[in-house]
Amino acid sequence: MIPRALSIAGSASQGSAGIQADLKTFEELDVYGISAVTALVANNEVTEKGVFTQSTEAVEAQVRSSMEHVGADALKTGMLFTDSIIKVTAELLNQYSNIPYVLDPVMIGKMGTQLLKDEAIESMKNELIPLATIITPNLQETGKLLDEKAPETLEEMENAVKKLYELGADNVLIKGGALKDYPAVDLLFDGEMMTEYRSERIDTIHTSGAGCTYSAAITAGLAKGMDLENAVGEAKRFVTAAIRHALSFDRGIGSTNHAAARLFGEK
Ligand SMILES: Nc1ncnc2c1ncn2[C@@H]1O[C@H](COP(=O)(O)OP(=O)(O)OP(=O)(O)O)[C@@H](O)[C@H]1O
Ligand SMILES: Cc1ncc(COP(=O)(O)O)c(N)n1
Repeated sequence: MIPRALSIAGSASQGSAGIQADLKTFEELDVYGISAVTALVANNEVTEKGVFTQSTEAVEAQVRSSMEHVGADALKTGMLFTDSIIKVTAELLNQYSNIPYVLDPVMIGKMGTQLLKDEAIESMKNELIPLATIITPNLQETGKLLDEKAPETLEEMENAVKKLYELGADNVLIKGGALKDYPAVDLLFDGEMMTEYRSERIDTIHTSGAGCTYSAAITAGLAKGMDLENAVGEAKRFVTAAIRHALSFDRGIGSTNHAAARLFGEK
């Protein structure tokens, strides 16, 4: 049977991030994707409005129907937006506790759109994070989850990853994409061991969707039965290729190129 993965996330109509990034990434990595859409985001850098939330009933129905009909070998959550969607997602994921679960704590998009309401952070911490096999915050999300300033150095990232581990996920991966004057370095902590994933920093602004693509590639690796360290290593190569060959559409921030690893032989 083909490996399968479920993404519960928002729709990013410009195609770079969210459900679109997840499904493209699953497909590139030979994983059959199923999805539950939590909100429709119709923004770009100019129009920042345009978030249309789905009801909790719609989210639940999508998860139940796709899981009953197809099933999944790994699960991922991205943009969840409201406290009530987080709560219904936690209830559902509690029923699939034997399946690896990647939680990308999406809060603010690269184009500045708020993708998680402030009042929903507490339930993300209390109800969802303890269910996760791995959480993948960027620096800003790390600061928000810890209620302190975002890490600005590698040393601060090392301290923060240990503190985040106390929130109850099995593993924490902090992404240092926004770390100034460093290569693109990410830190994985499993409660005992710290593993560093490093790539050269690519000089581009067209990184919309990088975080979603990275966590979707980790999910795909877990769906294929890889151990977590390898899944993160493969995903790091995949997202680096996607950033190296990023797409500009001649208007503001362009997109991560989800097909780059295949198109440019960098798998
Ligand atoms: N300019 C870059 N060159 C190479 N790798 C990068 C670059 N920017 C980000 N990365 C890598 O891409 C992955 C996604 O990280 P990033 O920090 O961009 O997450 P994000 O969730 O997209 O953050 P943001 O809030 O900026 O959207 C990480 O592996 C990170 O190290
Ligand atoms: C629906 C949705 N989900 C997630 C992101 C974050 O992606 P990024 O921070 O890489 O732009 C986004 N922009 N839109």
